[in-house]
Amino acid sequence: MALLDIKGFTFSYPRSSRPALKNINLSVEKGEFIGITGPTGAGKSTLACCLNGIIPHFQAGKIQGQVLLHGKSIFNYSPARLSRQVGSVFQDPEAQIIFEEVEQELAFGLENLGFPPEEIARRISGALEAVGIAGLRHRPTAALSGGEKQRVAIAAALAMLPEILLLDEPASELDPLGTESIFQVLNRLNKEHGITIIVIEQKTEQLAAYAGRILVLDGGELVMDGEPWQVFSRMEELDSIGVRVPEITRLAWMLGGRDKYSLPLTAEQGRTFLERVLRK
Ligand SMILES: Nc1ncnc2c1ncn2[C@@H]1O[C@H](COP(=O)(O)OP(=O)(O)OP(=O)(O)O)[C@@H](O)[C@H]1O
Repeated sequence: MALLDIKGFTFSYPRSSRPALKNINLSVEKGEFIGITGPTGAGKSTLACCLNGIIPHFQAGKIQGQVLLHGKSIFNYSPARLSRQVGSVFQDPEAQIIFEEVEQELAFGLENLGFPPEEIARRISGALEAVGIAGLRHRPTAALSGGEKQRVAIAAALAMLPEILLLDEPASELDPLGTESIFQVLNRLNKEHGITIIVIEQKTEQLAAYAGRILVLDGGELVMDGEPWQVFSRMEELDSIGVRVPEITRLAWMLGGRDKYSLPLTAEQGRTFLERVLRK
């Protein structure tokens, strides 16, 4: 059984004449690293809200089809139960952090769920270490950089030991170095801790480098679903819907790179590709 199964799912916001998501069919296996991209208004955040229970628990609308987690409708999970299975991280780290100290920020959700103090302390240590910020445990949150705040937000979600980490443009407020470091954290959580990652991102360089599978939404429909090289080799379609193709991939395509083995997705792969082309 798939970890997540979305079957014929259509969602319309109240008073909206057209659905924000149309007939989405999608299976997610445990341990996948999935990137979701698409132009503005494509339905990416709406899909995220369907996976973490914001829809329908906090946002009403017209729903058809099903979202199943371990074969059970996500709408039958309580918000508290769901928050333990699907950890969410949003765009703006400022809006997610409410406490004065990093440790308090991580403790809050765990205290609410009634965990004993030793378990809370253990989980906080584990989560901070996993995202590489053990040294920030007693820092005031106001003194952190944007990238550090976003790592705190990821650690807070992680402290609940979720199976799925769902991130909605976690790097949109970050500079290139901050963006790269967040994706390295996600990569480690996926590879070393087996956490299923679903990340919405417009910065396709990072998706190309780290995701194992990319979904493209357009106008509420799932229009592409494949490995990064498969998706990014559909360059003309991506251009027409307004999804950026990584520059190195575009250049290599123009020079004849066409398949899984020849189409580079990262700068390093690009260097190898160009060396080979120049040698010829
Ligand atoms: N609360 C809401 N009420 C009514 N319509 C909404 C609401 N939120 C989003 N929409 C509409 O649903 C559609 C999908 O929006 P959504 O925010 O999911 O897209 P997105 O792909 O995440 O866009 P962006 O990249 O700009 O965040 C859009 O047409 C949007 O205007």
